Amino acid sequence: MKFQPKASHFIDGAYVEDTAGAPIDVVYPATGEVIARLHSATPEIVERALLSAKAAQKAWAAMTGTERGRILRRAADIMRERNHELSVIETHDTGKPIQETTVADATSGADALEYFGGLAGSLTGEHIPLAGGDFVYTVREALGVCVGIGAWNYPTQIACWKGAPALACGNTMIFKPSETTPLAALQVAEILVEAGAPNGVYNVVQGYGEVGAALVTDPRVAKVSLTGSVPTGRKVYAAAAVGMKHVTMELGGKSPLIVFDDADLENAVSGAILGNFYASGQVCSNGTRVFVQKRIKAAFLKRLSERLSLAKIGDPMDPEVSFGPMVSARQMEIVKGYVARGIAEGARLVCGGGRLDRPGFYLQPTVFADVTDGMTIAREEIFGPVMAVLDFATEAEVMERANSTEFGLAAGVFTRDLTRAHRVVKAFEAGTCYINTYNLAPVEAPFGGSKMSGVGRENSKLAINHYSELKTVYVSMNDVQAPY
Ligand SMILES: NC(=O)c1ccc[n+]([C@@H]2O[C@H](COP(=O)([O-])OP(=O)(O)OC[C@H]3O[C@@H](n4cnc5c(N)ncnc54)[C@H](O)[C@@H]3O)[C@@H](O)[C@H]2O)c1
Repeated sequence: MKFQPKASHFIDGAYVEDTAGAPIDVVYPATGEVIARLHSATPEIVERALLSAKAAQKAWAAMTGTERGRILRRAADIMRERNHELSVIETHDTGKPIQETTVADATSGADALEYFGGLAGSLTGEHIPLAGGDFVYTVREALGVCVGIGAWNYPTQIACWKGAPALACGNTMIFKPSETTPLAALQVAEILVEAGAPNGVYNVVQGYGEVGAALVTDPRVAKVSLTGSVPTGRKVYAAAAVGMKHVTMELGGKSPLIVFDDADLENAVSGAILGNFYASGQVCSNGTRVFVQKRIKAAFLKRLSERLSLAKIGDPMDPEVSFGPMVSARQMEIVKGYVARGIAEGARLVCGGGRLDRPGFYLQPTVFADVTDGMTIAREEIFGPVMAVLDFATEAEVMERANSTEFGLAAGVFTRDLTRAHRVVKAFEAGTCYINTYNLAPVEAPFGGSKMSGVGRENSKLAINHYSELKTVYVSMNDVQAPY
C-alpha cells in the first residue's frame, strides 16, 4: 500500500508495531481505496509510550530553552523543505485538495514549530520586590508529560499546534491522532527526531477513543489537550479533572457570521465561502449561521450561487481542484442526514444538497436560505459543506440571535461601519472574532473558544501559560519573626 508507514506508532525515537491491536484502515476519501493499515495501541504500547515520555522529560526540560528552540526551528525548516511530500500525505489522509494542504497544513505546523522555537529561549519567571528587602521570584517550569489528542480535519496542524508549545516549555508529548487520519503525526515525530529531538520527547500512538481515555487517566500525565467534538470534550475534561490535570479543550462550534447591508458584498461572499466550504466545510470555527440583513439578501444569495458555481470539484491531487470529498463515508452520511432534515423542516435549498456521481465521499457545496433559528441545521454543528442563511432586520435582534447558542468558538461581522463592527464584536460571546474577514488563524494570535466550545487557547504567547506553571519562591533577607 502506497502510504503504508513503517509501523503504526512512534515511541522513544523509533517506529513500533504491535499487530495485536485492532486494525485501523486508512481510506483515501477521493476513491474509497484503503491506502494503509495500522493498528490501535495495545495496553503494552500505551505503557511503552508513557515510560518513554516520562523518562525523557527531565533531561529535555534541563536543556536551555534556546537549545530546545533550535531543535523546533530546525524541524520547522525540514517541514517546509518537505512541504510537497507532506501535503500529498495530508491530502490522502483527509481528502482535502492539494491546493489547500500545500498552504494550510505542514506550513501551519511549521509556523507553530518556528514560533514556539523562537519563544523557547525567552521563557522566564519574574522578580517581585517586597517590604524590608524580601523578594519573590517565580520560576516557569514544565508540567511534565502532556497528552495531545487530535481531530481528523487538520492532522498535521493539530500535531504541531499541541507539540510545539509543549516541547518549547520542556514537556514531553504523547500524541494520539484521530483514528480517521493517523498518517501525518508520524511524519511530525520523524522530523522532530531528525531535527535533533531526543528520543521519547515526542511520541505518537494510534488508536480509537479508548486509547485516548487510557492516556488521559494515567497518573503520569500532567496535561491533556484535546481537539474534538463537545461530547468527547465533556468526557475528556471530566476524566482529566479526577487527576486534577491541566486541560486545553478545542471543541466544536456553530458560529455566526453577520453581514450588514452596508458590507462590501464581494468580500462578504468571500468570507462566507471561506467560512463554510474550505476543507469541504470540516473546520471547527466555520461561520455556518450566516445572518444576512434583509435588504441585501437576494443580491447576496445570487452572488454566492454564482461564486459557488466556480468551485472546481474533483480529484484533490489535481492542483486546479478547489473542493474535495468529505473525510469519510460516515461523515458524508451524517451531513446527508442534516441536508434531509433541513429540507424536511422547511429550509429553502438554494444550491447543492446532493452527492456527486463519482467514487469517493463527495457532497456538493450546499446553501440553505430562509433558515430559522429553531431548525436543526441552525442549531447543531454539521461539520460539512452546508451553509445556513438566516435573515435579520436590526443589529439588536441579530446579536441576540447570534449569541443564542451553547457554542462560542468563533464569530464574524461584515460591515463598512467600523464603530458598529467593534460594538458587534464586543457583544459576541465567542473566543475568536473576525471583522471583514473570516477563518484566519495565524500562530501569533490566540485561538480558542468560549462557552461549550472550549477551555484555554492555542497559539500565541498565551499557549505558554497552558503548557507550563510558575513556582513561587519567597526569599527572606531578614530574621524570622515567630510569635514564640
Ligand atoms: N476548536 C478547534 O480547534 C477544533 C479543530 C478541529 C476540529 N474540532 C472539532 O472536532 C470535531 C470533529 O473531529 P472528530 O470527529 O475527530 O472529533 P471526536 O470528538 O469524535 O474525536 C476527537 C478525538 O478524540 C478521541 N476520543 C474519542 N473519545 C475519547 C475518549 N473518551 N477519551 C479520549 N479521547 C477520545 C478520538 O479518537 C479522536 O482522536 C468537530 O466537533 C470539530 O468542531 C475543533
